[in-house]
Amino acid sequence: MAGKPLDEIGRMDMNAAVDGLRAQPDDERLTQVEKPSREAAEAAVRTLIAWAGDNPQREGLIDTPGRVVRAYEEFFEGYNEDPYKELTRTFEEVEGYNDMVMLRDINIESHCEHHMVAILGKAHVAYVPTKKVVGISKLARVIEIYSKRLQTQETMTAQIAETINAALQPQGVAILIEAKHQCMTTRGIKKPDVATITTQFTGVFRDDPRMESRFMQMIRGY
Ligand SMILES: Nc1nc2c(ncn2[C@@H]2O[C@H](COP(=O)(O)OP(=O)(O)OP(=O)(O)O)[C@@H](O)[C@H]2O)c(=O)[nH]1
Ligand SMILES: [Zn+2]
Repeated sequence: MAGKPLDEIGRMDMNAAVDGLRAQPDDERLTQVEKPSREAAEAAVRTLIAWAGDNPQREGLIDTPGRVVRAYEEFFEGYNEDPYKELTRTFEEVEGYNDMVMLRDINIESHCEHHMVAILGKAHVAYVPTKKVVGISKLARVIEIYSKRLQTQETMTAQIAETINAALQPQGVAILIEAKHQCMTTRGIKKPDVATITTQFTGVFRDDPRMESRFMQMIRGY
């Protein structure tokens, strides 16, 4: 391969000064890592390009590390946000409503923590309020924050249910995520049609089979 040797192109320096935002303390595992500098992140992308077999210095690729690092800021912006904060503004004056509130077909774009490739799918989430009702967009925001991290589908599902449950203390929370993992569809076992489905139920959805089946039925279109 033409051009400079790899170690002149750039070395990953994990001890580089912290640059930018740190993870929020909603998960203590995240705060244990210092963020490398943007330069170190770009150098790592050059390493991966060379590992793929191409020349990071050729014209078409010269700006790619910067683009990839900016794309990572979007893919993983959930590390900079606190999902609990989204649920602090609640309304207590919803008169006479005592049934499930459901958001169906929320798009999910996440990345699997094993291969760092896309997980694409949909989430359906419902809760039965006690007193506190939250702005409906805030539920989608919680899902967005957890999905814009490196995830397993099970962890993401549990985190979303747990956060809504803890913040709103509702009668129950139900969540179902159906998603395709590109690590299974485009590589490895290569099963393009497989959807992975995860669910988590708390409170009335866990204890009352009729609530669980109403939730499942409403997902399919009541
Ligand atoms: N439980 C779970 N597994 C996942 C998720 N995303 C990816 N995986 C799996 O993580 C596993 C990682 O297995 P390894 O054997 O360590 O990695 P690998 O050699 O790349 O595995 P293959 O994908 O089978 O080629 C694979 O079985 C993936 O399908 C997820 O959200 N939840
Ligand atoms: Zn994977």
